[in-house]
Amino acid sequence: MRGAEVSGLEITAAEVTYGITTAVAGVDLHVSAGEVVAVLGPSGCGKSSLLRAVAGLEALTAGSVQWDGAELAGVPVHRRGFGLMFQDGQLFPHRDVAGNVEFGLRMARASRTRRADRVAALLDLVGLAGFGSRPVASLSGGEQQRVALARALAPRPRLLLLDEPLSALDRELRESLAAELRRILTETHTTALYVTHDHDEAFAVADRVAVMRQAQLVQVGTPAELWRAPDDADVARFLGYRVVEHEGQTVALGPDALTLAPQGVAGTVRATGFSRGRPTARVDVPGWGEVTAVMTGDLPDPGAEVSLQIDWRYAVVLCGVR
Ligand SMILES: Nc1ncnc2c1ncn2[C@@H]1O[C@H](COP(=O)(O)OP(=O)(O)OP(=O)(O)O)[C@@H](O)[C@H]1O
Repeated sequence: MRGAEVSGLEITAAEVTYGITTAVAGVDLHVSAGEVVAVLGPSGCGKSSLLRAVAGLEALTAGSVQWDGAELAGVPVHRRGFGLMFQDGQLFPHRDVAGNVEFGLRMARASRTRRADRVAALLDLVGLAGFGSRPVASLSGGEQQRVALARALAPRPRLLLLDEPLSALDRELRESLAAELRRILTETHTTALYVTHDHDEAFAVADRVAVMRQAQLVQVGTPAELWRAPDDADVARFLGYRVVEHEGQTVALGPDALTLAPQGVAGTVRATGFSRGRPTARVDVPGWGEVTAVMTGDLPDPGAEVSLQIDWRYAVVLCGVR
């Protein structure tokens, strides 16, 4: 589908430059109505610049951004009908929680009761029922981001743009809030573009993930597709694989791919410990460096010579290796 029939967001050959820096180059991406797409990439790869260009905060130097087939060049930020949410929720400190959420409502002419009902429904949606009269300064970081989300959703934006919305929170909170964000976006049928450098977060939130590297999108797919077949070693590493050479092939090892076995790749145990609740051993394998193996039986002693086996359910042979 191309041109006027395309619904949702269509980014075509987008380019953003700052002086001699090319932050975004030749990016094509479609986000269908109701879909959540994450742009995942390391710091400095250009993902914020892409998001800001979609928002209208940054001008494209080439290419186009369209919504439902209509070109957005020249349409100012506040006329695009898009919502924005950033790492720091940028709440108004002098307003209480309800006042912050109400600010997002585009129903100035609605009765006070109707507005209050909508604010209450939004607070309920983000798990903050009853928090309306709390000063925002009294909230935890996670609660503040929930308020920011409620405020961003209040005007029912046709597209929600989220730039690292959970990055300021600790890992545990990030994981639970990421899952909740997905629930909220799905429940409200919100179309969203979500920028993050954290692959777990991208996989938890998005229907599809667009991996970005050095200003370009290098692979786009569902979390399962990306995990099953990363295009190259760089993408694999970025998704959390360990990439090694094994029997003439380049192999991406997932976190659960190595186990101790009577036969296999030889290595020396350096240390043992626990990772995500499972016993593990750090094993030094010549040519690979230190890798982590998941243990089932007794923990070996440091210095022990062991063999490792690859569980191919959790490992991938890479083809287009760079
Ligand atoms: N206003 C600006 N002026 C000049 N260069 C900029 C500007 N904003 C971003 N850049 C540069 O553009 C490139 C992409 O930056 P961008 O912030 O889009 O990346 P990012 O992937 O979002 O990184 P981060 O996660 O660290 O914010 C970087 O090299 C950055 O230094």
